[in-house]
Amino acid sequence: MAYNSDNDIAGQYSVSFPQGFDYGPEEGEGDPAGGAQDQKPKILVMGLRRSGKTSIQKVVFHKVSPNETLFLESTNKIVKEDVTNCQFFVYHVWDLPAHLDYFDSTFDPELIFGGCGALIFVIDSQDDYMDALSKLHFVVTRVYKMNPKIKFEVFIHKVDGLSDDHKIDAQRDINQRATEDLADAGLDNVHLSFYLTSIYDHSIFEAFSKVVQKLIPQLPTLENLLDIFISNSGIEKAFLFDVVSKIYIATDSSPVDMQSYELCCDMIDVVLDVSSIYGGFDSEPPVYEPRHNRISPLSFDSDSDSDDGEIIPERVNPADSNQRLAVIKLNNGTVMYLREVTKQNCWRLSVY
Ligand SMILES: Nc1nc2c(ncn2[C@@H]2O[C@H](COP(=O)(O)OP(=O)(O)OP(=O)(O)O)[C@@H](O)[C@H]2O)c(=O)[nH]1
Repeated sequence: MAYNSDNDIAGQYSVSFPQGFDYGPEEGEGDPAGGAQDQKPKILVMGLRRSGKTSIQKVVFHKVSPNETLFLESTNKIVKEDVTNCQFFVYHVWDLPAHLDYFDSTFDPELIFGGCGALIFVIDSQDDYMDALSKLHFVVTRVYKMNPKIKFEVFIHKVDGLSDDHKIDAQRDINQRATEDLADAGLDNVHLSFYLTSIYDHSIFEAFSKVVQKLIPQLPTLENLLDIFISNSGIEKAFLFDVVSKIYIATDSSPVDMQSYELCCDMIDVVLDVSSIYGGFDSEPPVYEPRHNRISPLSFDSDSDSDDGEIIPERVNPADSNQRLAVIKLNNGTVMYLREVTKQNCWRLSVY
């Protein structure tokens, strides 16, 4: 699907951030506490220069292809994203450039870190990560004092350049050093979560999904509902997706295997692409082909060459144009069923 950033659902704008300056148009107007009063969860993305912070957001929220990030310019200002794709969960993502000292007196760290739900720290695994570990320690020790409830998420990033053994070694080493440094500072109780990520595969979407899920208070209820759904329908696995970002908001309680998740992401891409050609998903009002006009057969390339199948976008009930769905049948017998559950791009994807 062509994705025009001008029409982007995730609004984006830059903010310069010294204390007393404008902290952003929609937050803090007439309110000295500013964003601290905003109820929407906030995710901060930090890390050293060139670690990949901006690329992650471009790929996840703006459908930029990984290769297009190769020549991204350095970010000089705090960049805020409002992620409003899915009405189940609306949140902010802030890209914090590495060269600014947010604990300096020109900033108000309480405003930046105080009401924040999660802090993602990006470490370039292809580089010497000792400086990154020192910075991580510096940030965690200070932010934890201000906001002990914040979740610390460490993305060991750019792992596409590492062999499988090297990935495991890097993760173990970074985990051990970071945890020991915190223990030495008397912060054994601070929990860091680690993810191996790359913008060149689905790992970045999977990791972002896990971070987002931790901030959704209704997660246990959603999981429960999906459990009930699969146990009553014979479906193997169900995800609740924000189809714009391919972040899954929830899934049933059975373990997620990466292959199913990747297949679901591929299906979303195919359905959005087909919809943008034949109309439906992006157009207002939605116009899906009724079943007898099904677009079929279309070749669907999944992991295996033998998995050609057909895609059937249709209305669930022609009287209700809001309930859109698509079905893809793979030749190995797997059926994938994508169905919209809210008007705003939240879809349930089931594999059976
Ligand atoms: N191999 C590989 N390269 C990546 C990955 N993610 C980002 N990059 C590359 O890393 C370089 C820096 O990416 P940026 O997103 O600009 O990094 P940044 O942390 O925002 O950099 P600053 O704005 O300077 O702080 C770019 O050339 C990206 O293409 C990844 O997963 N794998």
